[in-house]
Amino acid sequence: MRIAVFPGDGIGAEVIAEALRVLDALRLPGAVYLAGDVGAIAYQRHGHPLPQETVETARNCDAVLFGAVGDPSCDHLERHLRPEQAVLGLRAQLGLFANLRPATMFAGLEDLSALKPEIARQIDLLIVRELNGDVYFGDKGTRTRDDGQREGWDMMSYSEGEVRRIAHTAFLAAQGRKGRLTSVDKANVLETSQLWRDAVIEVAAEYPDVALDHMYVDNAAMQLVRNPGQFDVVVTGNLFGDILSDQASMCVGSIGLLASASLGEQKTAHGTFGLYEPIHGTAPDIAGQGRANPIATILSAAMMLRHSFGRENDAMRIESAVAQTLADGVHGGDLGGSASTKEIGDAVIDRL
Ligand SMILES: NC(=O)C1=CN([C@@H]2O[C@H](COP(=O)(O)OP(=O)(O)OC[C@H]3O[C@@H](n4cnc5c(N)ncnc54)[C@H](O)[C@@H]3O)[C@@H](O)[C@H]2O)C=CC1
Ligand SMILES: CC(C)CC(=O)C(=O)O
Ligand SMILES: [Mg+2]
Repeated sequence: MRIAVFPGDGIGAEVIAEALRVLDALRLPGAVYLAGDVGAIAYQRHGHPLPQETVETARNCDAVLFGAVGDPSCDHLERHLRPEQAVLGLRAQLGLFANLRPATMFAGLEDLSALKPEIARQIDLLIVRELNGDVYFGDKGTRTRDDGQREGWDMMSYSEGEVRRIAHTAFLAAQGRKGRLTSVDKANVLETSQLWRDAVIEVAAEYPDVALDHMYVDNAAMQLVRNPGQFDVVVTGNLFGDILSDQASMCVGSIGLLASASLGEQKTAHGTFGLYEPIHGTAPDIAGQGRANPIATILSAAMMLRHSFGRENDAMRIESAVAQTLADGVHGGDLGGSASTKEIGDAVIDRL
């Protein structure tokens, strides 16, 4: 079991430390951890946010456990040197096109959701976000127009192949869950979305047991708050998925709870190569204070054991320990409690 560990910036190192302690407590046979620099810290040390050495370390492993990247001190840098490029670059260079972001209501947190408890209780959904395309990867630039005004552009584009590929991931996920798939787009306005919708409908013919529906993204954002229980699997593009998953996190209580797996086609001995990270960023406002909630990262480690190493039992042990920790009222500041990052890690380990 070779695991690359890239903590990154801000609270990245704090939450990764707790995930590593949880993995240690499982005494996984033959686990080897290889460290690597990404983000602002890599820029400071190597002059680039994603050194080639880091990419090679990832390639020599079965999985990457990733914290977060980004630092306000780098906001002045040219875009290609910004820390955030490290995570985009890794996802692209490692061919990780499918980003799975589950959002499930934990018992005992209903009153802490941004929604009414009886509505929050129904949340059990999976966002399948395409991760290698869309405006994040399209042609982009700025220029000064003839009238003297500066303008900027980011091209949104998707090929049919890219949509079909993520659609298959989402239909398969729906088959393994409640058999419902909602494809989210903006097909009333965007050409990319019309193509997206057509390609998803084409792929649907191969999955007659999955009930497919389509929703415009503005409505989806509203429905996520009004009636989240209607969603099982949601498939969408890079930008919409990024935004909707942050929104979903507050529906279950906090962004500090949502884990993710980024997968491609490369296989490992017992699963699929993947990168695992919390959906949140580096939280500069609380970094260095021991106040970050490590649960999203701990749950990402559980997803890693499941998807890259085929260790379902260990994944479930972590998930149960997290659920028990939350049910017992061990809450960090993001959930209105006072437990520190380390205390939450300790509580999960105690319950393993
Ligand atoms: N995958 C990645 O590496 C990502 C990096 N970023 C970067 O992170 C930096 C900060 O971005 P923001 O927009 O502020 O988003 P953010 O997710 O870092 O923080 C948003 C808010 O949520 C809180 N928060 C986030 N994670 C938390 C946790 N585990 N426990 C408790 N509270 C938590 C923060 O304190 C903040 O108030 C930027 O440089 C951004 O580009 C943002 C999102 C993802
Ligand atoms: C750097 C960002 C694109 C990362 C992000 O917000 C995300 O993947 O959720
Ligand atoms: Mg995001």
